[in-house]
Amino acid sequence: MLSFRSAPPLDPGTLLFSISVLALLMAAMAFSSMRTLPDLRFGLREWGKAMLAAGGAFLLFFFRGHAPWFLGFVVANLLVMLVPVYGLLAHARLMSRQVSRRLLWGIYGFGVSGVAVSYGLGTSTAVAVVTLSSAIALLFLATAVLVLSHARQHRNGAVFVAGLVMAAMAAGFLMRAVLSLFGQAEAVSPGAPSRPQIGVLLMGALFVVGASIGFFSMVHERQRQEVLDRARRDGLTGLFTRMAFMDMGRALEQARPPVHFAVAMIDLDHFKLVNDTHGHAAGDVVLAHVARLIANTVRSTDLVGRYGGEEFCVLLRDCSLGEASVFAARLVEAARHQAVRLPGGGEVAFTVSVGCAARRLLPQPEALMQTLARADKALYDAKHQGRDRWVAQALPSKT
Ligand SMILES: Nc1nc2c(ncn2[C@@H]2O[C@H](COP(=O)(O)OP(=O)(O)OP(=O)(O)O)[C@@H](O)[C@H]2O)c(=O)[nH]1
Repeated sequence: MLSFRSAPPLDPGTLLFSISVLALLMAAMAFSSMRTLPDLRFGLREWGKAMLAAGGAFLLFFFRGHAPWFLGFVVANLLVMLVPVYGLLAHARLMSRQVSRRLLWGIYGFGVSGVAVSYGLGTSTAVAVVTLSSAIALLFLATAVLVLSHARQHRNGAVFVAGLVMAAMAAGFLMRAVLSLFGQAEAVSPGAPSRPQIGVLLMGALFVVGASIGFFSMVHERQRQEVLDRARRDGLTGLFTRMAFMDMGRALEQARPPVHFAVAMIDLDHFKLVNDTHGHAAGDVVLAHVARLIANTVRSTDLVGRYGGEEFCVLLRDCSLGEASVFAARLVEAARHQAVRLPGGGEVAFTVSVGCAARRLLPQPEALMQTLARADKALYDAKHQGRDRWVAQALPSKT
């Protein structure tokens, strides 16, 4: 039979040393992962710093009593307080949230103020434990809220566990601050094998491993999304590639019950002339500008793609031919009144031609390719009628 009462006691020194090694390994993992996709770090650097600080702090706790008190107390606690600061920064960066650095470092300052007072005045460490623990609890709580909301949004089990670990850490440190107010909290030390002390150290180990696994899992998920998204986007304009546009369009085409949409084909007029007069690089600037103009003219639910060199396609959801015509007219008008500023100085005026068509649902829902072909025919008509205009299929030409 297993008996926890007669089991050998856990040794705080070994735990401190092990947590330190684990944290340093997690830091190494974070820093080395940064090198895989350098422009998609998503807070890995900050998480690496948090783990480095945790590793350093636990190592100094391990040497308490065998190294100067300044190292084991002041430096160790300055490092401990960095852990939740960089932890929160890492999660905020990963989730693209803004955190006030001034507020964060203000909380850091409050946390370590008790350490300075205890060390400077040579008083008991209780005041240090109160300020440190309450500041750490606050930061862990903020991180837990961020992580749990992310876990709920993305239904990720590992992240949910990481959020719970953060929340448990916040609760643990809050309890520690309260206990310390009543003079009941012990300082972390390799020579204090009490149950609360062992509990605190096990929680530390859980934090280092559990929160790191959750964090890495979130980073990998975001990197995967970002890489997938980049593969679907055109490098120059940031719009969907033709293939991605068609894939998403086909998904809509197959929706049941059938959905209504309109498509617009947009082509720059006499674009060859822009390239010939101002150079290919200037032509690229104009293309990127037109892409932005189109993206700003549609609704967020519409799809915009780069169909070919200087040709764009738009899928307007739940849109009639009349509404598509309003969109086309607005775009032609906006282009006519805009000039693109070139990086080397000078401006280029441009116009666009647009052809649009609405999906036919009767006698049976039309395939996307057919609607696009009709919009392309309308674009051809717009070009032949003199450009700088729009044509809606089945409606007379408009200028
Ligand atoms: N700068 C730049 N030019 C491109 C790109 N892709 C295609 N083009 C240019 O777009 C021009 C298209 O020329 P054409 O098909 O003759 O069409 P156009 O001059 O716009 O004339 P219309 O469409 O008939 O009004 C060519 O000069 C291509 O080199 C690109 O990515 N960057």
